[in-house]
Amino acid sequence: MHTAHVVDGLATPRGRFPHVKVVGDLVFVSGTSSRRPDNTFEGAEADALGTTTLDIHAQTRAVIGNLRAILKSVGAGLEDIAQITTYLVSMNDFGGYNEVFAEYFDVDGPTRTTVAVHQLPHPHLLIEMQAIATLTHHRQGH
Ligand SMILES: O=C(O)C/C=C/C(=O)C(=O)O
Repeated sequence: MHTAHVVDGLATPRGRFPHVKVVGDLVFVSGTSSRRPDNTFEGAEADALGTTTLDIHAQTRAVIGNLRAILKSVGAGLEDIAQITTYLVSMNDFGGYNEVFAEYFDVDGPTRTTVAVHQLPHPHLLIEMQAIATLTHHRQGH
């Protein structure tokens, strides 16, 4: 099976690519942020003068929630993720990100790589994650 789609009800990708692509039993999830369908961000507030308050805990939780929604659209869940790559803008956020990550995943969960990058596609973003999951268990009826 080979399918790719944009998931209804989630923030629309800002380019010509899908949220998710299924290739055989593998599920590839595009880089995902805390962006809401109205293009505001969970864990990011700016006042009238432009002072921003960015919250790594809220952003990480929202990213994982968006990953969960994307995986659900292909009949998978967070438990099906085999590999996660995380992009942080600053390693100062590693601790907060790691705390929230541990609420969802454990040492028998996905492999993980975390790197810091110069920028993400919006100045309010602290984190973006991409994931590869498998449908094997669902297809085998486990
Ligand atoms: O869609 C977002 O808010 C963040 C992710 C964007 C990308 O990784 C991309 O546009 O390629």
